[in-house]
Amino acid sequence: MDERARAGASPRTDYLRVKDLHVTYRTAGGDIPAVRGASFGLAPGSKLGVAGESGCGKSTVALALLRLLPKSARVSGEILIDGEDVLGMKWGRLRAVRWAGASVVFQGAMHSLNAVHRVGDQIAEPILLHEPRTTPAAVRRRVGALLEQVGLPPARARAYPHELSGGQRQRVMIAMALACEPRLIIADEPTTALDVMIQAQILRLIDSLVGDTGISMLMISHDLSVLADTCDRLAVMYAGRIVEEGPAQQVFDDARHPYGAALSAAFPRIGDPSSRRNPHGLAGDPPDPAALPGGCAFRPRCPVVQDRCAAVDPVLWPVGPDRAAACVRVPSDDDARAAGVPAGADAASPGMPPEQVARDPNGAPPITRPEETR
Ligand SMILES: Nc1ncnc2c1ncn2[C@@H]1O[C@H](COP(=O)(O)OP(=O)(O)OP(=O)(O)O)[C@@H](O)[C@H]1O
Repeated sequence: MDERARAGASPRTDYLRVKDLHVTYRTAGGDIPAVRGASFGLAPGSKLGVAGESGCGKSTVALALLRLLPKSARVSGEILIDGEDVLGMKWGRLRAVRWAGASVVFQGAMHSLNAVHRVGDQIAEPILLHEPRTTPAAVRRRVGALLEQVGLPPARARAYPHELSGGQRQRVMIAMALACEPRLIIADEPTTALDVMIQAQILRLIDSLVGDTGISMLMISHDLSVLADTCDRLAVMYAGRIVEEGPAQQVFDDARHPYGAALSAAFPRIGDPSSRRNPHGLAGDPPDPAALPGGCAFRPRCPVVQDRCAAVDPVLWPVGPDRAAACVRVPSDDDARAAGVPAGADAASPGMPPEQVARDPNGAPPITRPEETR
């Protein structure tokens, strides 16, 4: 098996590939490193969930993918959508990629929809932007069909946002996202503001749309249960970094990183409230990104912290078939083989080298990275 497969990386046919993404917000109070070297891939038709506590950088990653970040954000790394370099893209091309290549469903539809325009006109907007010659009758038909696709009567096109319930508004947002038949939908907390019953309906809707159309989806949520239930793969973020990545059920049931384990223990399986292993959650708060502790950023909260965690800021490396984690306690596959322990086994490994050999999950050559304390 090659390095990429061991690292949990997606194959080269990934529709979306993100490599070593860094985003720093420049503020009057100083720089805020919101995303620190995130790498992941998304194969066509697959669903990746990005989980983590508030402030870990999930929305920043989502916004970066289509260059929707504020001007204060400094971005580096590589973002490829269908092989095209988003960060280097000319404005005209970027406009074409937005909506048609990839579109975003944001949380809180009330704030995302324009209160003074009928929802049908808002769904029509991206269609007309991309196909300005479409006749009014054809646009009307298309808007009606999109509304039906998301479970709303076409006549609701004439409604204003305030005339719709929260769930209906979110359906309108999804119809808008589908308007130009994108191959990727980025859903940032698409159900957060909704009650539990409506949440389940919207998730089922998203699931069926993605399944029916072969669209890829990146879904962001703080709720690991929802992501484990909806997505094929999970990436867990902590303090701007992906600390664990792998098949969704494996990460949920048997996380390798202590943060992934703590996060999944705090959530029950969908439909089985008694399955929550630690209802009290994880003690302490995530660090202020502007004042990260040296070494591993999870160190102050980690239940299994060791002395060496102060000196090493680990990056993702392969820890078993199709999985990756960033913790010095979890030996990489190569280290495990050298030490004679099963690949991916959790161990305070005697074979763990003092320096971290990080393998880029998207296939770049191995990078030797001591990552000493700043
Ligand atoms: N425009 C901005 N200017 C300065 N700092 C920002 C800006 N947007 C986000 N941040 C900071 O960047 C970090 C990551 O924020 P982000 O919103 O990406 O996290 P998140 O995981 O999506 O959180 P949430 O779940 O609360 O939305 C946080 O510390 C946040 O305060």
